[in-house]
Amino acid sequence: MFRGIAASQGIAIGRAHIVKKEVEVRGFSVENTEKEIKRLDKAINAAKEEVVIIKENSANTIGQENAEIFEAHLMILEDEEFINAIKNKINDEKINAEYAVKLVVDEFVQIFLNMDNQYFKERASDVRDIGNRIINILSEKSSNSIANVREKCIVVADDLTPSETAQMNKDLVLGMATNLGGKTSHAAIIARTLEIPAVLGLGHITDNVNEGDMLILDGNEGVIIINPSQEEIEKYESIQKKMEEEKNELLKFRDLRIVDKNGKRIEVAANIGGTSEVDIALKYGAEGIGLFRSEFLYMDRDNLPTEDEQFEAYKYVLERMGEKAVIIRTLDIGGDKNLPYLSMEHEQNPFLGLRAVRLCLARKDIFKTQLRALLRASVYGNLRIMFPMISGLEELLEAKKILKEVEDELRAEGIEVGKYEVGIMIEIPSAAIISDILAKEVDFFSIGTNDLIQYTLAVDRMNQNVSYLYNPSHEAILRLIKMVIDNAHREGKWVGMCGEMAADLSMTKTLLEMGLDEYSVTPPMILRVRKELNSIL
Ligand SMILES: C=C(OP(=O)(O)O)C(=O)O
Ligand SMILES: [Mg+2]
Repeated sequence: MFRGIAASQGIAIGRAHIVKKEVEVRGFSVENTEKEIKRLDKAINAAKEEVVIIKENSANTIGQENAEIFEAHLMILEDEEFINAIKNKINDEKINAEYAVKLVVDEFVQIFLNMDNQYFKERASDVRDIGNRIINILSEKSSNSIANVREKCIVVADDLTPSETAQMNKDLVLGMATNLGGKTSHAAIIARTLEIPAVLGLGHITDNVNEGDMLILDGNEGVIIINPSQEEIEKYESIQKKMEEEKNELLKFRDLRIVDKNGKRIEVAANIGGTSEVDIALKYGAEGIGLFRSEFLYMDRDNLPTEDEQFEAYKYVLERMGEKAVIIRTLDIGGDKNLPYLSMEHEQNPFLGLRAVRLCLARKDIFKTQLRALLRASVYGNLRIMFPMISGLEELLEAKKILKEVEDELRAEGIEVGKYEVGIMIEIPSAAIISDILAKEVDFFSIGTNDLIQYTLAVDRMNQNVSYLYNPSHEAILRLIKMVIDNAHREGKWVGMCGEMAADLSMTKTLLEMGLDEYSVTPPMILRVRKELNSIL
């Protein structure tokens, strides 16, 4: 049994197909370097044409946004530093084009892998992918053995590039297992989008599996079993069957809308961490985005995202969701979420420290950039801006003041600002207790139980030793939630919940009876919550 990263949910049972992608490249010296450079130019053009076609085709299978990955491939093919490095190798070392490509790609890959940055580490596979494509064209071999899969199999590989994953035939590739790769690698993102179960980062799986071995791949737990017993196969077949039945059964709730006995619509929305999750949210019938954790746009990189980068991301989500509401939470960094490039002082109690809106009020430059991007995007959909970690009225008023300033600045610049709502997370007990006062200043509340529970019960949400005390149904928590809902309703404001408690099916009924207006959960939980609500009402 091997353990790796559970990168895409589901169970696959089938024969291993080992994909070896190392293209063997022979190096030899050449006299006519000009001829090699011409061959190289031709191959690069042909590679570009291939990538454009893959990009267009994959837009239909993996969605426009994920297909943009191939835009990055085109950029590499147009990168002068990369291409000149290959040409210089041909000229200086008088070697054949294939070999020069291999040497330069190896150098670039090494540079990326040595970087102390997950994003660049994961880009190494993009460069390798492009290198193999050029070499295959130069040596007139058909590219990518993965596209040649003819039978149902579980693909086992050292690493899978984005284009290989996107070219996978979902009917034949039952699952994927790789030595390398992380949860945020493009291969993982695409596997999740295509719903191909995947276990990545297994270390040495390719050394331990032989072509044709029987495998069980458990994408829920991140486990691979090689040549399992009949008993194990039966156990996993029954899990697989159950998951399939459950999924099919749940689909009938996709378009169902829940209305309570008073005629009030109860919405089930999605929590997302990035733009690529919007399509999955829609697929599972999200009635809106109840929480977009914008801090993920700031992570896995070396510098702050620019106003334009953020604007593009927010605009994309708003446009994709159409008329449906999109709650974008402003930067919630600090606590356990760090930005290595923001040199923040070491704190004894980071969860009680300079995090979220406190940090934004201290670093107005960062805050204003995000608010500008949000307001510029507001004309593209139904935007709701939400401030995290509000503890008192002053903080809320200060955040709103800055928002107003930004809006005035934009208007003075002649930039259009659309309609939008403003709300706050209720995740600190003090905010819950004065929710009657705060309700007058906002359009909505969203209860963040993940933090509300830890702060109310003094239980670190990440500490195993006290996890037995982390109890969503503690009477103190229930009273706070009820108080928040009542106070908001008294002011005619609505209340959602985006903490994990919203996805706890044992609490669905209690929350409904308290008058909760919206449940926001991870996309795969949407239909389960809706089914539960339907069975109650
Ligand atoms: C939704 C919440 O925010 P996060 O989990 O990102 O802290 C919460 O605290 O409940
Ligand atoms: Mg929180």
